[in-house]
Amino acid sequence: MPCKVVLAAEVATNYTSEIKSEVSQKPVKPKLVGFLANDDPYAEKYAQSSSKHLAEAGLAFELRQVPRDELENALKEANQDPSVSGILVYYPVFSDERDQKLQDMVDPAKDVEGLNVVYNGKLYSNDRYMDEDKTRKAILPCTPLAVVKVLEHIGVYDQSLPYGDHLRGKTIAVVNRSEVVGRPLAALLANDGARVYSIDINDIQVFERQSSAAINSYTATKTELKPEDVIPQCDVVITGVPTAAYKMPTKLLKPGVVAVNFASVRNFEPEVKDVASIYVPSVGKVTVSMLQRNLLRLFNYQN
Ligand SMILES: NC(=O)C1=CN([C@@H]2O[C@H](COP(=O)(O)OP(=O)(O)OC[C@H]3O[C@@H](n4cnc5c(N)ncnc54)[C@H](O)[C@@H]3O)[C@@H](O)[C@H]2O)C=CC1
Ligand SMILES: Nc1nc(=O)c2c([nH]1)NC[C@@H]1CN(c3ccc(C(=O)N[C@@H](CCC(=O)O)C(=O)O)cc3)C=[N+]21
Repeated sequence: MPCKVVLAAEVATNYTSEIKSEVSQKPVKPKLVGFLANDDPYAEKYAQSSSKHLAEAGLAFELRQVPRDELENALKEANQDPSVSGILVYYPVFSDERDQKLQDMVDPAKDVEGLNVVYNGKLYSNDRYMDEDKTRKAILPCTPLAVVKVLEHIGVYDQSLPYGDHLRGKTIAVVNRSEVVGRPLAALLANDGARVYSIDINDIQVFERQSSAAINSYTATKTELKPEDVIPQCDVVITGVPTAAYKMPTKLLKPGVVAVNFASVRNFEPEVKDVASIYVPSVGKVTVSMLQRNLLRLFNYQN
């Protein structure tokens, strides 16, 4: 069976018109401020891409380049500035526990990436709402959410199964366990019923929901298995390794696998198309759509 290549732009168009029409009804333009404090060329690319797409949707964007030691003060100021509707910090900044501190400094009311402890806690415990009456949704991080939207679009989510169980029976690998993408993504997929191998450079953990558990959230367990043991079992393989030299060995992939890459470099070999049923080479454009959606949602809650 030939491999279908699904481009992120195709998935993103599902959201573009909806976002545009909502923005056109706003009396003031919601504004996103992005803080760039690293020299990651892909973060800059993302900033440019967001700037362009936000403008197209009628949203305002301002990029602030600040030295990383001044980021805390810059965030405090933006938290208090009523003209700022949303805040995003490009990660990694320090690549250590200081990044978590930065995530928590962003006012939850303005946190378009949903990375502060309030939203993070909700994600990991599978609680989608901010209030008892379920009128306000918790913000989900843009890239993990983008990957979920891609998987929904290509039919990996089985909508005939009960809500919260759409990935039942699926085995999924997520190669990357960063706090901003890989770990929250693995948690979201496990909370939707999948068995997830969270593969990092140092170890592999299995994220899985205990169906008997009173609280409907996953548990993570370390395994001694290696990528060569687990990848051949996976129906879906999602990669996000930020090094160009890294390649997922095609020979490990199960025939008919769904292969999704969110890294800014290609983690799959060109031969992936000989084995996969569906290949998604990048998700960036969907990430930008989710960013716009989250910004609008926060703007609505603020007003
Ligand atoms: N398309 C999009 O929307 C987005 C793309 N990205 C891209 O995704 C990539 C990852 O971003 P972050 O998670 O923020 O980076 P990060 O540097 O914080 O994390 C990278 C993760 O990959 C793991 N890793 C490194 N080498 C590995 C290997 N050989 N095998 C298994 N795991 C390995 C690391 O241990 C770490 O968990 C980058 O290329 C970034 O530009 C990030 C966010 C959004
Ligand atoms: N807090 C945080 N959140 C992020 O989401 C984040 C980050 N930090 N740090 C940097 C990486 C990188 N990243 C990209 C997102 C979209 C495109 C994108 O839209 N790319 C277009 C191509 C761009 C072009 O045309 O050159 C595409 O995939 O089609 C690229 C890169 C988000 N990141």
